[in-house]
Amino acid sequence: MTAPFQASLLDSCERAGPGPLGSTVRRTLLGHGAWIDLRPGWISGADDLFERLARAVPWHAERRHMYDRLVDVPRLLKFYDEDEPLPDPLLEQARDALNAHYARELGEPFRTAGLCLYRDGRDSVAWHGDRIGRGSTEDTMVAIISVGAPRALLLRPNGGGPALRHELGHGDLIVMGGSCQRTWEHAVPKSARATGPRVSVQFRPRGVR
Ligand SMILES: O=C(O)CCC(=O)C(=O)O
Ligand SMILES: [Fe+2]
Repeated sequence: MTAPFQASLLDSCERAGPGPLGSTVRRTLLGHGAWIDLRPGWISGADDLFERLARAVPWHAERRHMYDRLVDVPRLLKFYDEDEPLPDPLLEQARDALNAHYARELGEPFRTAGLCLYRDGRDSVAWHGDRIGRGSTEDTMVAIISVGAPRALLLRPNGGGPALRHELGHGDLIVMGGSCQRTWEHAVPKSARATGPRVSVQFRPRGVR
């Protein structure tokens, strides 16, 4: 029996949706005022959620200017602004649960959801901080749910240094907080190994990208 099949069997015994947060969340201080919270396996029914999102979200490819060329963004995208309904009720539940847990510390709600589909190991996101909006000047939070096959999310201090690596998939939650978007960078590197598809859902406050 393969590991993903076992995971979905286990999943189907529990009610689909976000589990508790509270004391199940593990915080790591990164230095420079940045921190991450990790909550492995937060979403029950994550494999089913992956299938629904992969099928139902109107994914699109983007091209961006790089120096003097237009290049393909190596992943598919869909951004849900604050007034757009999310593509699955489970994502609404997850956002509500994140808001209940983080609102006091964050001082405002998570409002938008950016979705990325990494089709295989060739899809990736380069080193960056989410620095549009308050991410460049103020502390904020970006909460990411990962479903589907795990991919490595790397974090390193701005400008380089040893990277921290977390393999995220199958319903894991990571929250980047404090100064993380302006004093650290994150990336999902390409993988040479055979890798199944992964969807990430990034919840952000208004104006942060
Ligand atoms: O896929 C991820 O977990 C990270 C995506 C990301 O960093 C972004 O879209 O800003
Ligand atoms: Fe990002």
